Order: sequence, then structure tokens, then C-alpha cells
Amino acid sequence: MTSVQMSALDEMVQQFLEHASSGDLVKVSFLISHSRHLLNESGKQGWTALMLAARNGHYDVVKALLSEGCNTALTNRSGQTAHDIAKFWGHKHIANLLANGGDGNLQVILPNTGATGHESYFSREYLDRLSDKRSDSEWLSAKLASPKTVFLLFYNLDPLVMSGPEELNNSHPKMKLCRLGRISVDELMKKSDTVVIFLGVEKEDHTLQSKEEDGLTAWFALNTQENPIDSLVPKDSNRFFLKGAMPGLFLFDEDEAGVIAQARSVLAWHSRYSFCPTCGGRTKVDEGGYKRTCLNEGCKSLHGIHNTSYPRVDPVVIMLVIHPDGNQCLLGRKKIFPPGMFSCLAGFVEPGETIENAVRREVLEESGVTVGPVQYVSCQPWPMPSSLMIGCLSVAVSTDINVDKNEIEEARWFTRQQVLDAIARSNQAVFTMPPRQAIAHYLVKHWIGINANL
Ligand SMILES: NC(=O)C1=CN([C@@H]2O[C@H](COP(=O)(O)OP(=O)(O)OC[C@H]3O[C@@H](n4cnc5c(N)ncnc54)[C@H](O)[C@@H]3O)[C@@H](O)[C@H]2O)C=CC1
Ligand SMILES: [Mg+2]
Ligand SMILES: [Mg+2]
Ligand SMILES: [Mg+2]
Ligand SMILES: [Zn+2]
Repeated sequence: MTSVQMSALDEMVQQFLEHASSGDLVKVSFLISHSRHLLNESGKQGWTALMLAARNGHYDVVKALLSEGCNTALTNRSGQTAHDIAKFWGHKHIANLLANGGDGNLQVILPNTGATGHESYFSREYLDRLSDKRSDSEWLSAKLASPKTVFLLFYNLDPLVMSGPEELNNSHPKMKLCRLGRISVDELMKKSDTVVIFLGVEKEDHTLQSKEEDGLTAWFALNTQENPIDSLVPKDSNRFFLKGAMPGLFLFDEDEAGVIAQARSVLAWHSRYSFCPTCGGRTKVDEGGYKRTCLNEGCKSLHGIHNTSYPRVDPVVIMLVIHPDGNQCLLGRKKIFPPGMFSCLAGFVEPGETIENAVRREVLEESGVTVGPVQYVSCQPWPMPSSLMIGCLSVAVSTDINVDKNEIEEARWFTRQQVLDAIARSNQAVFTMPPRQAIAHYLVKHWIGINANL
């Protein structure tokens, strides 16, 4: 090698080390992609790029160097590894990343155990779904005729309710579902456009009464296209259809919220899928309302398993993104949110996508922030119309925000103190939280709980 070539190489090493030291991820990545041998090169006093990035707290550069497979065991002339250096200079997340070979943030910022067992609003299973009875038409007919059976009525997906005696949040009356008997819905059951679905049986009611009667109290839900209030018997002026999903559906107790989540999602599916999605033919309702079977004998949907024949559930990821410093979180607001409210970012999982990748993609699309580790926390059925909100915590590896204005009006990093102020609704609060019934509210509180121990 000539001295000219030597000096060109030295210069490249020098530049590479400088970019690592100043945290220029783009240039570091570019140089590695052209000259991988640079990864473990050292400069003055035996300092490598990894050590320099660790010294100056450049998390994303350290992460990139690790992912390229750089040697973490190298020491400088003082005998320090990059891990020793990060620890010494107080860069806790980088020290942890180096100690754990790439996923260190999980230990520092996220709790050791992911799933919390938290019960979200809309998630309580008040009824036993008894899915094996859905295909037992004799049993279903007996239950539909029984005076003990409970019928819930929906008109265009709005539930029939009565105002409860208690007040919620001082502004909204608490709602109760009207539990109708067979006689009240007799006329409606005869109408061809009324959809009836079997919800399940009351759980605590399993005592066998006689050989003919199993003693189970069954619940069904009906949806009608025309306002049936005048045909209900007996007349009761306290009953009304609760219009719109928000905030109406948040006003029930936890038992009824769970029943509504199940009933409304299945009824919404029927109202949107009256015809066969495969051939456009007419369908009939089967399996207690949990299947629509195509009436066209030649239809492909009659052979094999077809998800078009069953009620759909759309998975949505909803995530609280934590800043690499562990003390801020990323929240965004859509135009339709009430003024001042910020919430977790969320988005539909796409076909062929993992939960983790959906979290990373949606956060990047909506805010421009890159996410590293992702951890599942808790989930929530969301019957508007039929999503499953999959709640995650995740850790950002970049911090610049670049909002996609089509989806989000604004996104910001909020400090722990700002979040605490918002939860406490203090005068200092710079934003308002989503309501307690939304999983976003829980995710934020969950993070605050974790951080309190840091
Ligand atoms: N429980 C909670 O705390 C929160 C719940 N949400 C819910 O999460 C859901 C998804 O959040 P977004 O930000 O709207 O998702 P998103 O960020 O994926 O954007 C929504 C857009 O994606 C498209 N899209 C893709 N797949 C879709 C599907 N299966 N159904 C409908 N649209 C689909 C549509 O163009 C839609 O406008 C919404 O239904 C929203 O109500 C959102 C925030 C908080
Ligand atoms: Mg999106
Ligand atoms: Mg979104
Ligand atoms: Mg999306
Ligand atoms: Zn068909």
C-alpha cells in the first residue's frame, strides 16, 4: 500500500469517527455501507466509533453500529469498553443497550412483564357466549320463546336505554340498557329486516331446574332499520334510543359496556354485509347470528373457511411512544378531537403485518418518529364498529417530529410533569387526556406508573 493510499484510508477513518462522535447517523450509515471495515477502527487513544457515540449520548448511532455487528468488547487505551464509557457519562439507556446487545431499552424504560391483566371498558365478559349452542336451532328456538329470555333492542345500532339515577362526571346521566321480554319484541321479530343475534347466557345462573329446562337465562340482541319505539309494549316514556356512539356508549357500567361491545359489533357487521362479499348473492343468517351463509349454490364461500361469512374484527395498534430519555411521551391529536385533547397514536394493522411492525409503521407515517422496542400491554374491544385496540408501549430511537397532516393535526413530546398535570386536570395542564374509558388513557397512566419507579 502506498503512503497516498494509507493517508486516504486514515482520512476516511478520521471522518467516520468524527461523524460517530457528533451523532451524524446518516453519514455514519453511509460510510459503513461503503466500507464495513470502518466499524471497528479506532483513532486517538484507541477510541472506536461505538465508544465516541456512547460518550456523547448518541443512542441512534450506537444502535446502528450494534445492528451492523460492531465489536462491543474492544477497549480504549484506558481499558474502557463502550459500555463502561456510557455508564461513566450517565447515558443509562445506551449503557443498557450495550449491556443487552441491542434491546436494552426494554429493561430500562419498559416494565419486565408486558401484559398487565388490566380490564378495559368494553372488555368485561358479563355473559357466557356458549358458542356451541349457536348451531343448536332447537335450543335457540326454545330460548327465543322463553319468557325468561332477555332482549336488547337497537335501532340503526343505537341501543334502547333508560337514564339511570346516578350522575357520571357531573354532566352525563348514567345509562342502563332496557332488558325487554319476549312479548315486547314479538312484532319486531316477525319483520324480515330485523336481525336477531344470540349473545350468551347469564353466568351465575347455571342451576339445572328440570330435564326440559336448563335454567339458563339467554340474552339476544335485535337491530331494526325503522324506529320501533311506538310498537313496543307496554309503552314507557322513559325509554329512548341513545343516539351516536360517543360519548353515549361510555355511559354504561362495566357489565353492560361488555355486552354492548359484543352486540353492537356483530349487528354492525350484519348492517354492512347484507349481501355475500364473494359473489354479491343473497345470504341467510345462521349460527345464532354469527354467520351469513350465501344462498347462491355455486358460491366459493360455501367451500372451505371463508372469513367473509363471519363477523369481522379489525386489529388496531395503539401505542404510547416513549422518548429515548425515558421521561417524555409522544401524543398526537386528530382534527376531530375535542379542543386541547391529545391521545396515543393509533392505526389499523395491515395484512401480513406483525403488531410490532404495525406500531413502527404507523408511528413513522403519522409523526416521522422511528420506534425501536415494542411491548404489548393490554387490549380493548372497540365497537365503533368492530376493532380490537392492541395497546403497546414502545421506545423511540429518533425524536424529530414530522407530522402527516392528513392523519394528525399535531404531535408533541410531553414531559412526565405535563402528563401528570393533565391527569390531575390541574390549572397548569397544557393538554387534556382522552376519557378514562379509552385504552389511550390507561396506556398513559401505565407509563406514568412505570416511570415513578425510575
Ligand atoms: N380506544 C382508544 O383509545 C382510541 C381508539 N382509536 C380508534 O382506532 C381506530 C384506528 O385509528 P386511526 O388513527 O383512524 O387508523 P389509521 O391511522 O390506520 O388511519 C385510518 C385510515 O386508515 C384506512 N384504513 C385502513 N384499514 C382500515 C380498516 N380496517 N377500517 C377502516 N379504515 C381503515 C382508512 O383510510 C382510514 O381513514 C379508529 O377506529 C379510532 O376510533 C383511536 C385512538 C384512540
Ligand atoms: Mg395512520
Ligand atoms: Mg392513526
Ligand atoms: Mg393506517
Ligand atoms: Zn356468495
